[in-house]
Amino acid sequence: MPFTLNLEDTVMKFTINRPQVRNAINLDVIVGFEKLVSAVHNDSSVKFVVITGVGEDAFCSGGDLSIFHGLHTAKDAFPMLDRMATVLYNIATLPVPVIALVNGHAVGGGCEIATACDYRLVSSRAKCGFIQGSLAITSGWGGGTYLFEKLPRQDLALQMLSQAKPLSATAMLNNGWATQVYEDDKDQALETFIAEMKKVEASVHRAYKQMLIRKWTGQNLLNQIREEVKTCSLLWEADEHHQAVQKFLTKRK
Ligand SMILES: CC[C@H](C(=O)O)C(=O)SCCNC(=O)CCNC(=O)[C@H](O)C(C)(C)COP(=O)(O)OP(=O)(O)OC[C@H]1O[C@@H](n2cnc3c(N)ncnc32)[C@H](O)[C@@H]1OP(=O)(O)O
Repeated sequence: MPFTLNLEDTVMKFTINRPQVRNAINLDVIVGFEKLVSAVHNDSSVKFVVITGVGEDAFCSGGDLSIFHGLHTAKDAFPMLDRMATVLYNIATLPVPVIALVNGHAVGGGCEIATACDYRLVSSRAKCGFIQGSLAITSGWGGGTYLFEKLPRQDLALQMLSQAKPLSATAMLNNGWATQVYEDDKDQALETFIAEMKKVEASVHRAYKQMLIRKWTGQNLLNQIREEVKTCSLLWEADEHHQAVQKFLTKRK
């Protein structure tokens, strides 16, 4: 299974399970994310959502380049980008706190997924970055929009996107992206992080999340995300992008 979805004591946990490609996202995982959104909306007992990756190497390495490199034009790329951006917005606006348990590298779309979550608990071994620029595209699932919305400093957000390189967990804590950095066991880190919040009624968590969703609705965040998707799809068809992807896929072969 390319993902697992389990409810454990009011915590709905989604685990990307494609370790052979560093938990890269394919269509099956996108369908899994859509199942996650439906499951949470249909179960009022859910108090927290957690998104993580299997293993210790990667949280998520973004889109599966071996599949998505088959998309050549803007017209080809837009449906995938738009579908993932839509499900990511539906995850971001779930009525409960959403925690990215960043168990390893989170790069490209993987960094976008973590940024769409409310909290980011990051392994001290993880490197995280919006590396899309190194492939001659921008973020395309809404991650750039979430970053400008959530990072305390706009100059650091622009620098992260423009440098297009992975940063250490400590650097991501210092710039305000990581909520916490943990050293060892991710499950223990999660339990410790939610321990105090677990004592608070779910109705309170849901009310505060609605305040956040009202803010994003008021500023038409989804429209901003749709513009990001269009921009990424236009850059997608440039030769520079396809050459950069080909270079990655043929390395060390
Ligand atoms: C809008 C979002 C956007 C999009 O979908 O277009 C993106 O997400 S663009 C960004 C796409 N992602 C990347 O460019 C990241 C590529 N991967 C890496 O940089 C590294 O793999 C890293 C840092 C995640 C982990 O490095 P590590 O040295 O630990 O592993 P390897 O590089 O040796 O990879 C192991 C194995 O996995 C395959 N792999 C890794 N990432 C991907 C991926 N995103 N898509 C497909 N396959 C991936 C890699 O090719 C290796 O395969 P192998 O057959 O074992 O050589």
